[in-house]
Amino acid sequence: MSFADTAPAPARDDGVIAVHGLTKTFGPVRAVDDLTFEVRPGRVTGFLGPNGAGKTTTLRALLGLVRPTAGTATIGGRRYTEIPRPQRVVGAALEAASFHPGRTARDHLRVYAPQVGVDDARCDEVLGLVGLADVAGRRVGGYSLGMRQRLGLATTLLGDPRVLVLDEPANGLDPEGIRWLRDLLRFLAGEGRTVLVSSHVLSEVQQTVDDVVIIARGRLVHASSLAGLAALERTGTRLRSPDPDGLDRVTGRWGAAVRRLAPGAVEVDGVEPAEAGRAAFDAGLELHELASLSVGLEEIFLRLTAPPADEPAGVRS
Ligand SMILES: Nc1ncnc2c1ncn2[C@@H]1O[C@H](COP(=O)(O)OP(=O)(O)OP(=O)(O)O)[C@@H](O)[C@H]1O
Repeated sequence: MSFADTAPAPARDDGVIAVHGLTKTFGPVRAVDDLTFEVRPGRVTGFLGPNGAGKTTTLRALLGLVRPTAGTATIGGRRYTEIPRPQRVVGAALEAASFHPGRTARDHLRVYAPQVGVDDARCDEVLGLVGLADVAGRRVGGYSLGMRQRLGLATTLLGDPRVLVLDEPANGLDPEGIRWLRDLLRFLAGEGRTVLVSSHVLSEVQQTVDDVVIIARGRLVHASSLAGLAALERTGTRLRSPDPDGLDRVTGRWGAAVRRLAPGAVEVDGVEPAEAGRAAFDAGLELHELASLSVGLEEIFLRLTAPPADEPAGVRS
């Protein structure tokens, strides 16, 4: 037997989140079903799925808050509960944090600081990082939702963690707040941190994420770079004409991109309806149908996560 066979698995400190065969049932409900994926450092990863897909349950399992029925969820090769001083490794915000309304933002952080093992100077540092330095002395009770989200993030950043796990952080933010969040998350990933952000709306995180992990009904339906998901996008047009020969002449220019459905009916890949309509118009061709077959990113997301045709939306066991 070689040394490699007998050596214990090295404790990795690479900030990789690894979910392997994760399953969690609540009575008859399979909230997470044999889920496997990895999240890499230095990138922002969107953890996406419709309401009830199992995102929060997965994140709770990752943070040691629920016990998996089967499988593992680890950070740097270790379960959360096995990580010494986990707040120095993982910053997590699972639901909208509640703050004592009478406390200032600075005091809120100073209450947490000893638990995390950082000093007051670090509190001011993270308040600056999230843009709250000027209002750090104001009572949180008077904060807007966006300011509370920033304070929530400041709390997760307190221990300078190399892994960030944020559940729906864009919830309740206005467009300016979303832009701010995007810049901050990209900055943090740029420093080499692992950033996992859940959302049930692709468009909310589309401009933020490098990678996507998409789940539905507790199962993985897609994992790739954002570019990999975008590669599934397509444009196309269906044309129908009472003049099949004329239609063939007009669409012949698009060669192999043309699929003939029937005499006088074709679909053309990679050509927008405007271009196809213009070509028909220029040729004096009568059209009875000019329909878009284009599928955008949001539509792809909806198709990937749609319930099977025989299952009404929202019903699952
Ligand atoms: N503690 C629990 N007891 C019973 N069922 C639960 C529990 N937690 C989650 N579930 C169920 O598990 C499924 C997945 O829920 P989960 O909250 O993980 O989904 P989600 O993707 O985070 O949804 P949302 O975007 O709405 O937060 C749902 O059907 C939910 O009702």
